[in-house]
Amino acid sequence: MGIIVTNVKAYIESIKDQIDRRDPDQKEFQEAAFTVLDSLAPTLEAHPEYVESNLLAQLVEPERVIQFRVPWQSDDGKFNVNRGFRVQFNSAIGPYKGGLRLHPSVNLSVVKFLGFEQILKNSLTGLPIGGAKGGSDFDPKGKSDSEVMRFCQSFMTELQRHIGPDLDVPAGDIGVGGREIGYLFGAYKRLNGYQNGVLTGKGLTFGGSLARTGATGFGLLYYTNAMLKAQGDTLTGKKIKVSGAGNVATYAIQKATELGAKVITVSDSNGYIYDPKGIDYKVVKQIKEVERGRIRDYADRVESAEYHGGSVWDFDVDYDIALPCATQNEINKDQAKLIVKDGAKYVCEGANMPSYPDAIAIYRDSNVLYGPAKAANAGGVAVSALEMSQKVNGWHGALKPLIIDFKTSWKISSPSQKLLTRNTSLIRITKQVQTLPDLRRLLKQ
Ligand SMILES: NC(=O)C1=CN([C@@H]2O[C@H](COP(=O)(O)OP(=O)(O)OC[C@H]3O[C@@H](n4cnc5c(N)ncnc54)[C@H](OP(=O)(O)O)[C@@H]3O)[C@@H](O)[C@H]2O)C=CC1
Ligand SMILES: O=C(O)CCC(=O)C(=O)O
Repeated sequence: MGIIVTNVKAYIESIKDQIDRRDPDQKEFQEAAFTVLDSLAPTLEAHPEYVESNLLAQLVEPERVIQFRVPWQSDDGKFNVNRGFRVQFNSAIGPYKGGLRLHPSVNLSVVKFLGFEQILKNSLTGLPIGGAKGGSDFDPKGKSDSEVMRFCQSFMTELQRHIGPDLDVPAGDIGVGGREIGYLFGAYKRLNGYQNGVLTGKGLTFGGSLARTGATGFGLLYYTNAMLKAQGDTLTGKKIKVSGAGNVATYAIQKATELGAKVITVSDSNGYIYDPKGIDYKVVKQIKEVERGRIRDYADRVESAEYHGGSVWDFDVDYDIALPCATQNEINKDQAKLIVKDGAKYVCEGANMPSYPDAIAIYRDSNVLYGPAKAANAGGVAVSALEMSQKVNGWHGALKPLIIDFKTSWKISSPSQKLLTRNTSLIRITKQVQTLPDLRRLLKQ
């Protein structure tokens, strides 16, 4: 046994060395990969055949990395060039699936870390979807609709040759919501004809799922609720800190409020709002989704709210639950210590990899219950898989009752039970509904 353990540890270290040798500058990818590798010793001890076949070397190497030029013209006539990426990480269990991110910080390391996390998250849903991620260092902030449209059209002109309903199905992520998916879908359609299943997160009038917009934030709260229930605890009256003010944060705040908790913060990359009376998600929606404004505008509209610059994780106030919903590495070791000091007992991750490894160690050492992103934010991609199953033109309207049924099936007690029921519900829909008469039959049941 001792010899096997030594071999396993040496094997893991050799994979880490290989990553470091090949891509020494990919800090985010290293962080994501090393965290997973460091957790795998018990699995490898139980399965020496994985070491024999050098499985980990395959796990950490993307099947395909696509990088391309994205030229586009701004409203002032200037020519700009951004860099586009799609990392098709792993298709062992299904077509590549994962979002597209538009943010100035996007580079190969960021897209690889996100793609790597996506493989594990997607397989955890139990659904047949592989892992991928993509995006560009284009910054949609402050751009006109026409500029965003021209960028998306140029981006898709290249990406379209690498994706397809059974090959790779992108969706949204930071900076990519309904508007961008619409432009991308239009550009794809123009080049390839109408293929409903090539993107998810589409508008409801052209094949989108009723549940997708809120799915990641809602799923995060169903997960958190289940975690509390497993402890004999409840969300009622709990004070929650949320970071971010985008898609995930907004719907997390909505569902937390509906489930009886009080969310006291919301933030963006400039600062945060503290509202001791509870954040009003309808005001956040108006500012972020309708006006595309900044979160500081909230304080001008709600009397009980204060706006402060800086990170919400440096703000010292007592609360019960931390829900980071902004971006990677937003919580460092000192901020994790503050979470503990402020009395929070639960951290559930809406964002991908929001906690540094040494922050996670603080949660663990302080008995803070921790819901990692790969499980806690999987609701979005799970509903994307449902949207993928709506490939046949015209079905999306008729599928609404099933989607509502699918949503209610989430509201059950333990995480494993929830995952099981969610998957059973999805599998029931996708297996039974192969043709329109099948759908009619199912709806009559
Ligand atoms: N959309 C989805 O379905 C899913 C998203 N996720 C993850 O959730 C997170 C949020 O995504 P989503 O809500 O879709 O993105 P959005 O673009 O809708 O919102 C992102 C929010 O995070 C803030 N933010 C971004 N970068 C930073 C930063 N460096 N520091 C502080 N705040 C920042 C943004 O503020 P600002 O406007 O100032 O940039 C904005 O409020 C990401 O980690 C994403 O990968 C995970 C699963 C699914
Ligand atoms: O819905 C999808 O396909 C992608 C969601 C996503 O990017 C994520 O889970 O991080």
